Amino acid sequence: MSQIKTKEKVLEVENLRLSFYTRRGVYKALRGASLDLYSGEVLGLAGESGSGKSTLGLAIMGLLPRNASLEEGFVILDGLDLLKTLRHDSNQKKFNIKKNEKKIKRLNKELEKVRGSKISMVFQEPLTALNPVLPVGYQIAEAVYFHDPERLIRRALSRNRVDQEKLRVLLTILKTEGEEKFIQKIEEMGLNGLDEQILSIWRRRDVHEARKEKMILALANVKLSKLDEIGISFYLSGGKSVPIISRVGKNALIKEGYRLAVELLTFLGIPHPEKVVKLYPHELSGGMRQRIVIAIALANYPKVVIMDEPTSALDVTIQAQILDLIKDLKSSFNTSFIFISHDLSVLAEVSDRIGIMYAGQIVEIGSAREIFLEPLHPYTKALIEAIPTMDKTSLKTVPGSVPDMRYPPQGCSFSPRCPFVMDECKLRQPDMVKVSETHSVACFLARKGDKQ
Ligand SMILES: Nc1ncnc2c1ncn2[C@@H]1O[C@H](COP(=O)(O)OP(=O)(O)OP(=O)(O)O)[C@@H](O)[C@H]1O
Repeated sequence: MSQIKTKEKVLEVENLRLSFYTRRGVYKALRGASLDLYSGEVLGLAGESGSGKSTLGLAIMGLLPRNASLEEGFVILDGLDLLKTLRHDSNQKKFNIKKNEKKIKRLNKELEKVRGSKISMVFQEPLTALNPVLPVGYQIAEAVYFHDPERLIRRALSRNRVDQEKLRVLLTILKTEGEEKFIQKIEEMGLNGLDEQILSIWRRRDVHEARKEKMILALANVKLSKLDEIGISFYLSGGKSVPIISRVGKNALIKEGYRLAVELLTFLGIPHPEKVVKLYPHELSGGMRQRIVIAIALANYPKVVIMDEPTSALDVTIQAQILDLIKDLKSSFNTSFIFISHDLSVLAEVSDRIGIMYAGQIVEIGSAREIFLEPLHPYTKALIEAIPTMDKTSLKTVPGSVPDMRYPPQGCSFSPRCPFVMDECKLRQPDMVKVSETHSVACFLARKGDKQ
């Protein structure tokens, strides 16, 4: 929570309007969805099935099918206008699937280097996200090789250059002066790339300090083979275009990527990571696979990770472990998460803030505390009442059903189901009203500064 206070905005989603064109009609899946995401926070997104949560996540990533048309709005990630290519050209009146397909292809090309490095996504079913014919360690290594081969080179060369004496100096600084001074010293010594390797051991909670020191000192013994050294030096001297040389270079870097994968899996609490990296997806359990997908998503330290129902396919104990892991991750990596779930009780576990989606819009957003203890939108209240608890004798549901998104209701989209509906609600849509510094709601019953 402390990170929210610094309020560095990493992602801005403004008024996204997106429709799917189908033979059966035009589904207006996003109807002006907006949100901000701050560094190091988890923003939960809740809402019934069909409210547009996944579409919003996918639209932020620019992962859209050819029948999806972005009509308005933008997504700014770390200063980059991600969907610029897709924005409607005002001369084009009718949706044209061929032209749209071309735009989406162009967008995919543009975002190739952004996805997986600055922003990544974790889906419900990890098997579909993993390649069945490659060991999982290779898949993590390749994610880093694709986006940041220089990082792998730095790691490998720094270990080649360091000896035990230098490692002892670094260890002393780490122990007596802390991580910041340690990183400064690494830079002074020209050993960049060694910092993450040492810190990944130093931050482990499962081993005793004396053993950690031994492991750190042992880094000096892990040198590159002559062949790998040649491969990397050719790679550095621009031999990438010569196939045989680039192959030797890539092999050396993928080997380094495997070391990084072991570090990541250790951090993610996977036992025997050295063995696991060599396994294929089908050899792992669902919970393990999901951790591998999370490792791939985090491997390049992205600014934002979107998780779409990441625990829904897992049983409750594994689900609890993954939720604990996410809580740990946001403080260890300075990453922000959007966590999508239809299950508010899951969101209560991990979220700093929660946004409630209904019919393609965010209708209420606030701190987790505000959403659960002081909900204002009748829809939010109904969702909270519908959470099953031990003392409830019968299961409550939100009365009525989500609107057909081809014909969303006029005025407030929740008005046909709302117990407090007024004439005004049927005529126009309520604007988002800020009721406190962190809490906003789109309902005519709420007035600006209500809670201040
Ligand atoms: N490729 C598509 N083509 C046509 N309509 C689509 C497509 N994808 C989503 N939709 C429609 O967009 C609306 C929002 O769907 P979306 O999957 O984003 O909702 P959701 O809140 O994530 O639901 P769930 O929890 O079931 O995944 C729905 O009306 C859905 O039918």
